[in-house]
Amino acid sequence: MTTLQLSGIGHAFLGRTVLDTIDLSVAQGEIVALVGPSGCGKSTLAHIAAGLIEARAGRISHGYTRHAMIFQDPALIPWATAAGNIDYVLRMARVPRAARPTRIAQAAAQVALLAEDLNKYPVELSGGMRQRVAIARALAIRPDFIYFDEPFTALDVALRRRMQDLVIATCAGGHLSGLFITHDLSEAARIAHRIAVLDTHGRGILGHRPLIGNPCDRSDDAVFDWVQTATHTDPIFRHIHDVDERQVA
Ligand SMILES: Nc1ncnc2c1ncn2[C@@H]1O[C@H](COP(=O)(O)OP(=O)(O)OP(=O)(O)O)[C@@H](O)[C@H]1O
Repeated sequence: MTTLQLSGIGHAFLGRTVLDTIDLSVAQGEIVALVGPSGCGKSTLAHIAAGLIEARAGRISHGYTRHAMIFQDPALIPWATAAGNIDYVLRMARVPRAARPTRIAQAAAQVALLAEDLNKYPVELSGGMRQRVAIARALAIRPDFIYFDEPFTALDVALRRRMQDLVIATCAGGHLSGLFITHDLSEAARIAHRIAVLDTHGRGILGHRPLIGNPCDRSDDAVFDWVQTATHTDPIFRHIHDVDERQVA
């Protein structure tokens, strides 16, 4: 069953076309990684799908009931504690006051945040802790779909891996679906069931590549081998690093 369907999506900023006739779907329980070089329109597509930007063309249909977004920047409210940040989204979601402490504690436990961390303000937390709070905030509203927009790009390698493990464990139950934006093929191959590759100039999806098995059962060796084979032999991945603005800069 499809839970997100994007059909013929087109968009332009200031008269410049950034996405053209993009078709993409996500099935129930599926995590799709969307990869492509920097600037090809991945975030714009996710923002359109999530309703943050109105597309100039195309149709979007959602089968999910509630979505959350996790961005590269945790964007926590600086004057609220970690618990206060989670509480804020619960209030927005009209969760009754009496139910909120339990919901906060459950979400915190999912991302291994301690009670003492919950009482800290964002400035008192490390980058990884702040991102944990952002993930807890997303999980607290019990979404059945999550948009991940390069959530771990700013983190160091070890922390990034821990956060990926967290996402893999959270999604393992099969109740969550998601679109995971990344320009890191190894991250995509660890987390996703399927990888979709966006064209360099946002002119269509170049192709889809399924990954074998569930992310939670995938070994590091399997991920490494898959990435090596994909980058050396699969032409749709060839352009990913060719035109990466970050490498040119
Ligand atoms: N608000 C905006 N106004 C004007 N141009 C924009 C805006 N947002 C994005 N763009 C442009 O649209 C294009 C696609 O941007 P987008 O952020 O979607 O790409 P991306 O593939 O997610 O890149 P990255 O991997 O670097 O995050 C880029 O050329 C970007 O400069």
